[in-house]
Amino acid sequence: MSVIFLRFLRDLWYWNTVEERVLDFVKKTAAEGDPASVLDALDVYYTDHDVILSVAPEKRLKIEEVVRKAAPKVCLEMGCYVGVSAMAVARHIPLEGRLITTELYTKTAKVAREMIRFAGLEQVITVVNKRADDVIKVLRSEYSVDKLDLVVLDHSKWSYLPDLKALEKGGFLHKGTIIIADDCFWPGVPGYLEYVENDPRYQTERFYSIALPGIMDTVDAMAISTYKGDN
Ligand SMILES: C[S@@+](CC[C@H](N)C(=O)[O-])C[C@H]1O[C@@H](n2cnc3c(N)ncnc32)[C@H](O)[C@@H]1O
Repeated sequence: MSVIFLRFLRDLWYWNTVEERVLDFVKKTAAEGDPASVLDALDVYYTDHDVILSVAPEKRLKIEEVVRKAAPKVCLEMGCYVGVSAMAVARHIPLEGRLITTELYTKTAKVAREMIRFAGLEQVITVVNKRADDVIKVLRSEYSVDKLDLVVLDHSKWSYLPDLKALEKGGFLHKGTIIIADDCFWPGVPGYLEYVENDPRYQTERFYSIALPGIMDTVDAMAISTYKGDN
């Protein structure tokens, strides 16, 4: 039986989705308006309760470290889910900064918006309920984005490379744009990794951690790349 079918049965049993259960847990255990408390509660859920698709706690802390150092103002994420990486980014970007995050599924986007509102980050994060590539097409016209300082890739694995190339083609990258890509080893994005590690326009480092802590020991890596420009 596939994992998706098992998840469907479990959601039917509980009469809600795992994402809705995560939101309930956060509302019961975290302090409203406090992103750190919300993220801590999500770490507890991740570690002690149920498998969720969010970035694992160790990776979340690495994302926060990168964002604190780089202080990006204009940020785009592909793959919002319940908003863990989005909130990890948003709590460290400068006051005038903003993050647009894309989520394919309407029900999940609704949970993410409520999670982000509860954390008090709704002024910083815009959740767009669309496919990432459709959002890239209208980044300039609908979201007034000219250049991106930070990009987070955490959506469908086969979309990483085409979506990065669409950002290049659209002229959205500048010297110093940081691109963080999750799940590079597991489930894995070999084509993407090969591209950012071999194209001289990118300087890439890997951050290794366990893919699903407490469930399996498989090693995963986030790729953290800096765009160096065309010359
Ligand atoms: C691994 S989860 C993201 C986890 C999230 N970054 C977090 O830390 O909470 C991937 C999410 O990407 C969404 N997704 C998949 N393909 C997408 C696409 N092409 N555009 C936008 N969202 C997509 C899925 O619905 C799912 O919610």
